[in-house]
Formats: sequence, C-alpha cells, structure tokens
Amino acid sequence: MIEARNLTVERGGRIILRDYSLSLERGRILSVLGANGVGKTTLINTLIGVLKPKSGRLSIGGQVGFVPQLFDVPFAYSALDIALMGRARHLGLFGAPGKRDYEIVRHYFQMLGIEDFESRAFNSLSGGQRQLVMIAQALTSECDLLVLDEPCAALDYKNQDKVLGLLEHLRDTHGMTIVFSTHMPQHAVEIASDVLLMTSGSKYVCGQTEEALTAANLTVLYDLPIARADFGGLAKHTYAPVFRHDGVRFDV
Ligand SMILES: Nc1ncnc2c1ncn2[C@@H]1O[C@H](COP(=O)(O)OP(=O)(O)OP(=O)(O)O)[C@@H](O)[C@H]1O
Repeated sequence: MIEARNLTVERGGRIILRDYSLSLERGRILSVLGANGVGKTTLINTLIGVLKPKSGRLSIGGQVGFVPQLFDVPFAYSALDIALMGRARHLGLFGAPGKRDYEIVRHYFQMLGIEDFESRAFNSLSGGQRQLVMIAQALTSECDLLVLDEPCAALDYKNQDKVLGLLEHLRDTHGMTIVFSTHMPQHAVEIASDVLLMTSGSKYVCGQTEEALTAANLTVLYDLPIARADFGGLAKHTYAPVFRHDGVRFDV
C-alpha cells in the first residue's frame, strides 16, 4: 500500500527528512512516534501528497483519507457540513450531497457517538469533539489508506479507547491500511502492527511493533528513561516515562 524509498523532504529551505524508506502492506497499522519537531507531520504530509519530496520515490496504492491535527475553519460550518466535505471526491465537480451521502455521514457520527454535534458550529466544539468530527470526515471519504496526525491528542481516555477500537475495526472489517502519529507508545502497543520511531531527520527505526517498540529504543527516542510496565493478565503492557523534573535546572 505504501512504498517509500529514500525520501528527502525540505521545508522552508531546510532538510527535515533525509533518506527515509518504509513499506507498509495493505491491512496493516503503522504508528509514527518521535519527539516534537522531529518531522512526523512532515512525513505524514508527504504521504498524503501535500508536500512533494525533494528526492526519492513514493508510491501509494489506493485512495487516501486524512485526519489533520487540530484546526479552526474560517467559516461557520456545522459539524455535519465539515464531515460531508469528506464525500467531495464521490460527488464530482459542482455535485451536491444526496440522501446516501447524508446516510454515510450519519452512520459514522453514530459509530463515534457524536450525533448530538450535527448542527453545532464546528468552531464551537471542543478540541476533542472537533477531532472526532474530523475522523468522521475522513471515514466518509471511504478511503483505502487512512492517515491520522495525532488523532487522540485532545481525547480523554474513553474517547482514545473508542478511536483505537474504531481503527482496529476498520482494519479488520474493511482491510483498511492505517498510519497514525502519536506521543503515546501505548497506542502503538494496543493496535499497531508496525512502528516508525523517528529519532532525527535522518535516523529512524522501522519494524514490527513487537521487535522495534522496546524500552531501550523509546529511551533513545525521547532522551528520557522509559520503563516497560506489565499488568499481568489485566491489560497489554505499556511504556511509561521516568520523569526527571526534580533534576531539571533552569537558569532564571
Ligand atoms: N511550514 C513550515 N516551514 C518551515 N519549517 C517548518 C514548517 N512546518 C514545520 N516546519 C519545521 O519542520 C520540522 C518538523 O516539523 P513537524 O511539524 O513535521 O514535526 P512533528 O514531529 O510533527 O512535531 P510535533 O510532535 O510537535 O507535532 C520542525 O523543525 C518545524 O519547525
């Protein structure tokens, strides 16, 4: 589904990614992790075609749906209008949404438990509520590859669980291929078959989750000790930071 070879990507005249290669088969879930500013959004924008690589080859084998990081819209669109925009490529030029398009949007609103937002102004929703509407928008596009930039960033635990469950469901029932970035390794542990750990613009580890997602690799990734925590039979293991705030000195 994704075949990227030696991608080099520039922004503002500066090389952000150098020589990134990855491949992802249909029906797999890739989680992208890395520190702030390392280039996760840059990579994602390259995968969805918004940024053009300076060099390298990229091939995507299907229609792409995208959920961006949080944003406002300039006009007073309702949540339903925003989600309907996901139907654009099925409507054709100047086409208006019909009964079936509304049904599809309402189906995903129901799946996400956000039916009550339908007529609310998108900009009046909270960050987490907006994130759920944007996920609905991407799903209404009926894509083969779903790319999400930190889809759970503004969500509470219950909604994180719902979105992770939905992504798994889409993989299992629709054979959808999914790429999502996150700052929570546990999200990768829960649903990702593969991980991309972006250490810098030119250094990364990419592999199957069981092998590549380790406390040692995460410790390098975040430049902070990361410990693995096991919960017996209660839940999957997770990774937690060993915060060092009492050792941090500020010269002010
Ligand atoms: N429009 C832009 N023009 C120039 N440089 C940019 C632009 N957008 C981002 N950058 C730079 O590119 C680098 C990577 O940014 P990117 O947004 O891809 O990081 P990220 O890993 O997604 O970060 P975060 O976890 O904070 O969202 C950063 O150094 C950033 O300052």
